[in-house]
Amino acid sequence: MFHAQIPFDRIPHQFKSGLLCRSSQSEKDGLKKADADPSVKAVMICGENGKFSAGADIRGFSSPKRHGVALSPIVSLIESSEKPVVAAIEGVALGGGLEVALGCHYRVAHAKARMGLPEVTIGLLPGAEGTQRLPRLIGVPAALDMITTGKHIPATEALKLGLVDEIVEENTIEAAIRLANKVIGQPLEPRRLSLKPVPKLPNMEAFLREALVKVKRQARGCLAPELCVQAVRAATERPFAEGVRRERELFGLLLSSGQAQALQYAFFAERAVRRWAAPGGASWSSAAPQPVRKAAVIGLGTMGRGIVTSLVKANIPVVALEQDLEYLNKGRKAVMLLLEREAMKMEGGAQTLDFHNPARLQFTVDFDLLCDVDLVIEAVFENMALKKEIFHKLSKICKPGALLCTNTSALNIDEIASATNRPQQVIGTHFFSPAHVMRLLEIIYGRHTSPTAIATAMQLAKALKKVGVVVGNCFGFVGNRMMFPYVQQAVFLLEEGSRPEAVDQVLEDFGFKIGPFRMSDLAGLDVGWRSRKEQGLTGPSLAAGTPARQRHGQRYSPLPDLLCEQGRFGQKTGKGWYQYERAGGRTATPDPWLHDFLSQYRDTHGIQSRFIDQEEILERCLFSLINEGFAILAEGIASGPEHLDVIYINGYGWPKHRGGPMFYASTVGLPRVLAKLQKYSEAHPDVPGLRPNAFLKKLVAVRSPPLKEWMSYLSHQSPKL
Ligand SMILES: CC(C)(COP(=O)(O)OP(=O)(O)OC[C@H]1O[C@@H](n2cnc3c(N)ncnc32)[C@H](O)[C@@H]1OP(=O)(O)O)[C@@H](O)C(=O)NCCC(=O)NCCSC(=O)CC(=O)CCCCCCCCCCCCC(=O)O
Ligand SMILES: NC(=O)C1=CN([C@@H]2O[C@H](COP(=O)(O)OP(=O)(O)OC[C@H]3O[C@@H](n4cnc5c(N)ncnc54)[C@H](O)[C@@H]3O)[C@@H](O)[C@H]2O)C=CC1
Repeated sequence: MFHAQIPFDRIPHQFKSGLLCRSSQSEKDGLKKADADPSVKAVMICGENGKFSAGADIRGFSSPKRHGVALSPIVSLIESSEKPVVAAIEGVALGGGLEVALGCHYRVAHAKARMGLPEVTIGLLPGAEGTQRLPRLIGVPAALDMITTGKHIPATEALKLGLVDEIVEENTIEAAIRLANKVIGQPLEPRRLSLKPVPKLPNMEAFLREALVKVKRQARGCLAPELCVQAVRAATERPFAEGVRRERELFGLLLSSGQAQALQYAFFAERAVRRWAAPGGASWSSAAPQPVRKAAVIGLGTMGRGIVTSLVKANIPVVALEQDLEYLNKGRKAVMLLLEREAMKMEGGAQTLDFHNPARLQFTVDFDLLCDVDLVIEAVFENMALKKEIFHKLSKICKPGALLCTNTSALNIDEIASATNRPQQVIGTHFFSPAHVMRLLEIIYGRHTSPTAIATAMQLAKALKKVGVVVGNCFGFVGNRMMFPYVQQAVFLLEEGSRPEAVDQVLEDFGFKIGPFRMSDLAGLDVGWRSRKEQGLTGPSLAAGTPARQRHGQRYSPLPDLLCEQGRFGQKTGKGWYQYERAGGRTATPDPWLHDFLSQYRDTHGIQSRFIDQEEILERCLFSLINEGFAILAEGIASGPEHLDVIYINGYGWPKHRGGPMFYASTVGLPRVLAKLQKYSEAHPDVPGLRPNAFLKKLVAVRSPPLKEWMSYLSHQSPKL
């Protein structure tokens, strides 16, 4: 028995997951040699370093030197071999890697291996005949699910689906060789997927139609999932070769759509932000995290309960603390409900999470129980005095090394830290609602925060399966600070003649999961109202005689305050910018009361209502947000535009296929963004958010360099970095 072993690890050598080689001549030669050599009876294909293949090098897709990827001919060559070819799948078989395995006659996988066709997540579709072979092997519903979601499935599931023939706990390569030995001489025709028919469904047409509707609804303007369905449809309607031609056509469309570049940028941006840097040269490469063996959460309101759930899911024992027994019981019930729901989604259920065990999750009102935790996350009301009181208490009770984190959405980290005896261990860990679902964790360092504290918070993000992004300290940090001008423009547009549903529609059509008014109703209008009252912008502390629509010489809209005064807090009260079926209802309906209210408001303030088109709505909301992004970069609050983009994609529902706000600005063209801001700023000189930022102007003056070069145009090293 002879084997030809063809490893697929070529370039780039520094990447150990085994990316497919662009020039595939060596694989072709190897296969041809094996076929021609009578002493070779079977072929086994494996990867190197315990990984089969993570697919193509994604950077190659946007490279100007991109040439036709010659993977399909290799897959065909494998399949047409006269000798049995067995894939030995260890680690991952993704994208082109799995397509190679689909060309093989047999597949053996290690029990810990994962498989998938993740091309859709980078704006593409499996372009090496994967959309044609997979449905033939595992049927249309399962194939469509894998191809349109890009999910990685474990070997056990792959076995159930029939994607692999065998799974092994031990040596996969030896098992593949054993299988190859067994099948020598058996007919190969039935193992050639291109020759198999696609398994029929009684209701194929209806199934595909519904699948298309579903992916379109979820994709919010992202093309790839829809084109994946079209490619699979081709497999059901056409002979293999024609299906392949259709797949190629659709792949070409996606490649040139612009969305693929945006999604690939987002893939690398998410990885780039792991390499954080902070003042004084501290960085990911030098700072080591502290272990977090036990944590505490203070405040079990909207955020605290999600944070506890996240920690329990990550297997970190938690002490959950509230201000009194009434709040504690309410919080406990809410946490238990969330955990039960999470457990139902997991294999092994409640036993895996073990949240009924007090050693894993303890509820208390006693601060003394926090004496042995490694990390505390404070999530009490957004009130500086309260937060300082709590941090003062924590610095007395917690053990010396414990990290003290605050979930504040905007308050000054340094001021909170000043209430402690260990400002170097105080850090912002800003979760997003719902905290057990949203992937973003904005990590805010203060003036004294130590590199160890930052590294520990980043490590925590990883343990919670979140994307940690390290940023500097300023009001609203990065995400909320960019959100303020965006929401402000949305409200100004109402004053000038628009309606909440019109503004939301434009931004939802752009791809946001939810427009600014629906979002505000969901979060609760009272949250911002409380903060504005604390800032003295409204309420009893507002100086008498302050003009209704002006604060500190700038335009101000009292509209949200007026709604709050009417008890319209959004979903929770059943009325806000929209009306709902009941208090706590979810279905937003345009509200005639609000339309009348807006008309009266305009009359009261002598505002001439005008029609505002979609372009103006989109540009004023997005460009003011982007403008603030340039200010943040110039001030050194974030190390690069990728940070802002990762924050917006993972925390604010920005459509990923548009790459994040700063990437989007680069695709619109910085000169256009600047020109539009100039135009709107001239029309609204009392709105600073529309005044083009100096950094944006500078980039345009130097002919809009590519995004990755922007930071090198900052003339001074920012004090924050
Ligand atoms: C692999 C992972 C699961 C590993 O995860 P983890 O261990 O958590 O590590 P990471 O931090 O994620 O990654 C480490 C490091 O590696 C980099 N990296 C990972 N994957 C890739 C990759 N695929 N390419 C490049 N670099 C990669 C990552 O960035 C990290 O480095 P750092 O950034 O420096 O920190 C996980 O990484 C993962 O899931 N990766 C993605 C896997 C994936 O998406 N694979 C699919 C790729 S696409 C593909 O395979 C498609 C094909 O091969 C088909 C090609 C056929 C095309 C045929 C075309 C014919 C049609 C012609 C029409 C043409 C028309 C025309 O020309 O116009
Ligand atoms: N709600 C949201 O969407 C987001 C809120 N945040 C921030 O998270 C923090 C918490 O916000 P929410 O959860 O929305 O507030 P919330 O009002 O829902 O909950 C706050 C909880 O803190 C408890 N609490 C108050 N004083 C306490 C004390 N002395 N000891 C123990 N517990 C005490 C309250 O009883 C209450 O249950 C705030 O700083 C907020 O700005 C951050 C991101 C998003």
